[in-house]
Amino acid sequence: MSTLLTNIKELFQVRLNDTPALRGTAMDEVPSIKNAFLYIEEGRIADFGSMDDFPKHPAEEVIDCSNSIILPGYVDSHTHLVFAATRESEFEDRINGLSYEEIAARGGGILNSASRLRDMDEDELFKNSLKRLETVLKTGTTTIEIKSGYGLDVASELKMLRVIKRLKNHEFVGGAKMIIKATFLAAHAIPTEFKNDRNGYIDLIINEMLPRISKEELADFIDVFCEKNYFTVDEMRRLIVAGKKYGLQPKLHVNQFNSLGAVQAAVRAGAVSVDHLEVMTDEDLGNLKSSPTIATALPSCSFFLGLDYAPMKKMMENDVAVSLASDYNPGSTPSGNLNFVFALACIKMRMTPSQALNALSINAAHALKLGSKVGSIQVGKRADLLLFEDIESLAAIPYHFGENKISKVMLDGHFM
Ligand SMILES: N=CN[C@@H](CCC(=O)O)C(=O)O
Ligand SMILES: [Zn+2]
Repeated sequence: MSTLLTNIKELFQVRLNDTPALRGTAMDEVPSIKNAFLYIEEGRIADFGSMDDFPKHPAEEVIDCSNSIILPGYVDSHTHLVFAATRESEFEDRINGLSYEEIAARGGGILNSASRLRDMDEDELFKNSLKRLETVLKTGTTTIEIKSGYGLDVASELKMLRVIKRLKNHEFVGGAKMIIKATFLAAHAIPTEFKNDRNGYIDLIINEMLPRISKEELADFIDVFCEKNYFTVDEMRRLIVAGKKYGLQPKLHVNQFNSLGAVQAAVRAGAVSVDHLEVMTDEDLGNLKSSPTIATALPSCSFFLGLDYAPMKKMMENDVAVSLASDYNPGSTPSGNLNFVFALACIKMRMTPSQALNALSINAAHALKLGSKVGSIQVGKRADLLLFEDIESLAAIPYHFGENKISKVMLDGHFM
């Protein structure tokens, strides 16, 4: 199958070669071509350029895009999209004055989600997770990471990861599949049955869950929620070492409410990314400076919980490679809409539209070790594209916050 898109008003994020994670002033620019063409063969970008040098590719399908700007699909590198139930009652509790931490201390929060998930069978969990996946695809997410972490026992963590595997294999229109990466996050909270034996739970993760997950090839990364009342820095280190034995690279929840030294430990362990970072000390910043670990901010979580926003400007000024993700989950971020993340990044974190797009595309791809597959318009990369009709500039996307301006999504060469 071949498709030719012609007369594209502006084609953004065009790159000739693989690009390392962008940092510093390299974040300021998104290369683009006005009045462009884009040629797609078998789901891959085969050629692109200016209509002035149009090579007249013979294509089965030719589409005039004179009214559209085109971007590569968004990459969401941090979600908890597989869950059993929403948590509106906690939302109301917070409106009435309780904090996220207070709700968790009363048995709500992650433990609430775990008890609902344990009761749901795999097929139903798959069905309702697929609905959410279809929704985020419509709002432009074409590559996604999904975590376990609401099972907290062997059977339920495996159930979550099997659902993620089924989502990976799900065929959308034309047989197109989304690129999905799975992260094992059993260290998300200490389950009630282990509340007086945290070491017993960590042993269970290491000795029982990890070997089974590895045998069934259910995960790509390992994650730990390193936070007061959850997991300590030492426990995180132990889990990282255990995960690496099974080939799982760490992507970690750190500095959401407290700076505990987790950033330094994560960078030293070679973490692919550190995520959240609402609370950052100068020392944390110094540890991330020029390191290969990507700093992922989750502004929708700050918005929903009323937390500080991760200091993206400061991090960019310090040559930290930054990315943006949704954190879609039922407790702290019940939205997987990356257009809203785009808007918050600009409005609340003072990122320019170009910086925010780089953080949602190339750098987000690097936060999933997918820098050579997705995240830019480059020959050989997946034809995962977003078409925006009737807007004139990149800035119009975050400017129209709360709206989905995407008119068409192409996944693996197929229009959805
Ligand atoms: N902070 C830890 N995990 C999730 C929230 C989990 C929940 O509240 O269900 C997050 O990234 O925000
Ligand atoms: Zn999260």
